[in-house]
Amino acid sequence: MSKLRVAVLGAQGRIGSEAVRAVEAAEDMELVAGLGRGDKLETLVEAGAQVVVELTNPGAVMGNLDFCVRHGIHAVVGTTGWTDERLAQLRTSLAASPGAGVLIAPNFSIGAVLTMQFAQQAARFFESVEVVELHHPKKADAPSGTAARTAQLIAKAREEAGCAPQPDATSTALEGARGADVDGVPVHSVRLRGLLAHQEVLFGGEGETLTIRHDSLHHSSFMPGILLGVRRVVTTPGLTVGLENFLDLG
Ligand SMILES: NC(=O)C1=CN([C@@H]2O[C@H](COP(=O)(O)OP(=O)(O)OC[C@H]3O[C@@H](n4cnc5c(N)ncnc54)[C@H](OP(=O)(O)O)[C@@H]3O)[C@@H](O)[C@H]2O)C=CC1
Ligand SMILES: O=C(O)C1=N[C@H](C(=O)O)C[C@H](O)C1
Repeated sequence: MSKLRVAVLGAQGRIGSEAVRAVEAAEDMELVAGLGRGDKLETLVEAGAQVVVELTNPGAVMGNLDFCVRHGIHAVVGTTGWTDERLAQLRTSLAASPGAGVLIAPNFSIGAVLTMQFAQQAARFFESVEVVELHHPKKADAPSGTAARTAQLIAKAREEAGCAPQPDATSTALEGARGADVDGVPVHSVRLRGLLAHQEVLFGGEGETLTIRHDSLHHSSFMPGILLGVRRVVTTPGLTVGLENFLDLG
């Protein structure tokens, strides 16, 4: 069987360099290009890349994906910074290139994906919920893509269940003290030397609390998800948001 021809964008970055090693070690894949800032995207076409793993930054990702989709190259995207407007723009370019598939995964680690699933399940049973994400201090964006997605999923589940707004008597606060408001869910961001990527979802009800915590201790936690995404995106045209769609969770 022929190997999947894979390229990595952001190949010298923290997660990109780990992804390069993971693709090189995968028996069913061949790394055909590893590009960094300033490298020409045409290299992807010249190298015959079938799938691009996009791990750059929010300022670069849209241009990179536009190029890939226009050239019929599938993409597995870990880069953060997604908004409804950006997703709509991507759907428009995919509509003009119907064979291409794009997976956007706010988090590639199985534990983080399950955290989001469990949080969605728990959401309707508790009056209060807040998200705390904790990351290394070199992270550019806040809140993390994972925390934003978690809060959105919780908010949707609460809305579908007809939950009342959360109780909160705060009448005066320093700016930022109550976190960022993501669809009505407070999200707090910590940046601390020594950490990698961590998240707690705190639920509160009458006389009880539930905390769901996930810790990524090494970038290797993201690699099985990236490789799964590469294998599945080639047969999944259009836009898929969330690795859970490829995990057969039932
Ligand atoms: N979904 C997930 O599971 C995960 C997602 N991420 C996300 O991945 C992204 C990258 O994170 P991280 O590796 O920590 O960041 P880094 O800054 O370490 O890596 C990003 C790399 O991309 C390069 N780059 C910048 N612009 C371009 C471009 N136009 N084309 C090609 N390469 C470019 C950067 O080069 P230079 O240094 O010169 O700017 C850098 O080497 C972030 O958005 C992060 O949130 C991270 C971990 C897991
Ligand atoms: O920048 C990171 O490191 C990470 N980014 C992603 C995010 O913003 O959610 C995924 C993970 O948290 C690591």
